[in-house]
Amino acid sequence: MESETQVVPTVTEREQWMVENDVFHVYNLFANAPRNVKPQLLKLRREKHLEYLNGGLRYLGPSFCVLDANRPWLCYWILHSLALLGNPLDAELESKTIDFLGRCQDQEGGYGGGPGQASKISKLYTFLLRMKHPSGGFRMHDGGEIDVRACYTAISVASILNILDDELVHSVGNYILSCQTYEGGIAGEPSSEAHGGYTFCGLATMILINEVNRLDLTRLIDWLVFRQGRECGFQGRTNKLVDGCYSFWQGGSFALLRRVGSLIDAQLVMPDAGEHCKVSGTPEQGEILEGTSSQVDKTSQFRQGGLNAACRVNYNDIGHSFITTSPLLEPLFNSSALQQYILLCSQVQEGGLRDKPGKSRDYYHTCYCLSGLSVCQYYQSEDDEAPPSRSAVLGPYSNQLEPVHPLFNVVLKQYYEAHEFFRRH
Ligand SMILES: CC(C)=CCC/C(C)=C/CC/C(C)=C/COP(=O)(O)OP(=O)(O)O
Ligand SMILES: [Zn+2]
Repeated sequence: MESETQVVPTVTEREQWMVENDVFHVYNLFANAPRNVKPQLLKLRREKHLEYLNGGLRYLGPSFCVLDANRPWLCYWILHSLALLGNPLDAELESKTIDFLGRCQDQEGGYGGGPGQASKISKLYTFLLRMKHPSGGFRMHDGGEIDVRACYTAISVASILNILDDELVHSVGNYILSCQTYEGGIAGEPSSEAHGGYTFCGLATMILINEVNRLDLTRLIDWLVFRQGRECGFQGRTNKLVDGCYSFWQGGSFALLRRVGSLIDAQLVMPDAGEHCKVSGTPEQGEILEGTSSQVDKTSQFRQGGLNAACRVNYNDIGHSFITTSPLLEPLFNSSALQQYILLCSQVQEGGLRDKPGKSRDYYHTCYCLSGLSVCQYYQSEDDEAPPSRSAVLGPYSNQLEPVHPLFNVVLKQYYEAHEFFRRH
């Protein structure tokens, strides 16, 4: 049998597959886009968005003690949008928010309180374990639905808090794999339809548990590249309308795929490589994967982990080594066309962003449209912390947003702070 080092394909083989599968169809679709657009329409209405977002926080303010399932989400959507716009939070609001989220924690453990509260983190761990289902999936809450979104929220939260271990990871990969459909995208649960929201969640989860090579990545790409429509935005699923929020759910998946290029190459020449690696062993916590420590070659770190699941892995290092690995894959969607959709169709001139013209602005769409805009601006950068090139930012360069960590959709600077904090606690 051939060794892994003998199966690295040439760029020509990948290019040939991409041409055969019309992966670059989107470039033909928008050959001349953006065109004939008044420059002022491409300006990000930063001040208006800040006004809208701060207004939302003021509205949340008097009700900080009210418990409502959507309020923590509202906190995230608004605070993350402000962070993307580079707007520092004042200290009073920050402590109010921490206090509010602390009150939202269930006695039996649920989502966390303020940082550094170790006992709460151990309760959170117990809660996550309690949400695990024998299928490998997670429930959203006690008695709640089991789906790929719940797997992602559980695994990503555990990863950022440095508490991801074998027990939490056990069988999650099997569950996600059972949700990849014949189209190539990932559904919310087995036998459902592939959807952008769940595809992002499933792909990110598989990366965080070091099992992304088990997905059929070429089929996933094949599905994903056809989701960008003539309107320049993304649709969530086949034959549906485009919507600004998929700028992140689909665009974010492209940002993730950029860093698993060598796994895609490996699947092209050895399609069953993923499953072969999977049966050869399960990674164990606490044992560092060869290639995830800082001494090794940056470009090979993540590739080795994903390719060879038999290697020992420290799950909590994966998010960090992923982002410090150089991207390998050529651009697979038209990021300039997507920026055009976000700025012209999703942006509300009075502030806030929306699904599409005719719909109202809301904080969910503001968060995911801005997150998608950031993904577009940094999509072709080699180094995620460096400012994007002038040509990568559609409209005036002042449209530039902060970069995000695509696995967590958290502004990169804040991700590094959190990673460092929880690594030490
Ligand atoms: C972490 C987290 C919260 C993830 C959520 C992921 C997400 C957005 C899932 C999509 C859910 C879904 C089936 C929407 C379809 O709505 P629709 O039929 O109104 O929209 P469509 O026509 O665009 O499919
Ligand atoms: Zn939407």
